[in-house]
Amino acid sequence: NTTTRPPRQLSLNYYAKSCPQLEQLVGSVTSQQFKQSPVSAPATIRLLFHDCFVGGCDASILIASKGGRKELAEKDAEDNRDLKVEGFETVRKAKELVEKKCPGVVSCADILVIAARDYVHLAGGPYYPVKKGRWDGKISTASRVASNIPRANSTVDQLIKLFNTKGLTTRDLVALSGAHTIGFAHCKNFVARLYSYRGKGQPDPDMDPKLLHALRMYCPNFGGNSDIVAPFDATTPFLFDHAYYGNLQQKMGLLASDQALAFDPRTKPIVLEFAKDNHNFFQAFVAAMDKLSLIKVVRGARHGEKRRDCSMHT
Ligand code: HEM
Ligand SMILES: [Ca+2]
Ligand SMILES: [Ca+2]
Repeated sequence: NTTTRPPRQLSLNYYAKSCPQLEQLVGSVTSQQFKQSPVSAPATIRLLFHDCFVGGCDASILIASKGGRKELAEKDAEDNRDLKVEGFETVRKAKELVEKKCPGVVSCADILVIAARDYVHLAGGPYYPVKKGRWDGKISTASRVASNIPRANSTVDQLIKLFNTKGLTTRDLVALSGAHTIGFAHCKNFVARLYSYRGKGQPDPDMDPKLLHALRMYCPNFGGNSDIVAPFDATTPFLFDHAYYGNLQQKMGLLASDQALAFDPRTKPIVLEFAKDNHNFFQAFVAAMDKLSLIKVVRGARHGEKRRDCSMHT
């Protein structure tokens, strides 16, 4: 539980002496990747979320499973299977470049935080400074994942509780869920809403009929292609804006966990506020991302490592 402990100190100028060009180096990779494959943006933002929620922001998500080992690494846990390769590739390429200029000093965890920030901005969202000085974690096990990552059918109550255990408020929860203003989800994550919500043989009444109709064409009830995805934000799927919240008010949320935010009395007023005011959303998102990227950070060689290859412990 991180709520009882203040975040250990990081700083904006941590690499001022050891790697002053760090953010330009990462920036050259993210802008290039964003041009080549814009899906790198949602992929990397989600990757940061899944890293920070499991054991803190320590790049534990990047470790590859080892052949011959019984226990799989985090990235191979069921809840991480759909993390897109573009996120991992972004960090790998950025790290490769950074190692050429400043060998052995920059953590993979810091690179992931910087890259996610770059992509928020490249996709049209706010730009914000990020604190640095994280070390990479020494533990990555699949068994730690399930209890720390929210589900598409989590209730608002469960979401609030989980986010609270990470030191994040209800406002942070609603703001961070706004990351679903870009990116895509596989049918399996919402198909129950289309055909038999809560096993009752009827679609979810909290879904707009037009959206329901469109999504049913993508996602058949049985035997569909499991690779099919639908955009979270049907209006501006590639733009980082507050349209997500307006959609929720019109029953156009994709996951049950998204849509529920528009109905629960604790989250509804915040959804309303962000739907009305893009500026407030951006401000709250930046504040929440700052908190997210400080969850349980590791510092020092006793508890952490600096990996050269982000997918392997040193
Ligand atoms: C609040 C609870 C949350 C739930 C239940 C949730 C669940 C999901 C699910 C099921 C997917 C679809 C994965 C797939 O089918 O490929 C997804 C995608 C995504 N999530 Fe979340 N998420 C939550 C919060 C967050 C947060 C806090 C962030 C980041 C700050 C985030 C960022 C993303 C992004 C950007 C995608 C799109 C990924 C892509 O297109 O590659 N999510 N999420
Ligand atoms: Ca982690
Ligand atoms: Ca959008």
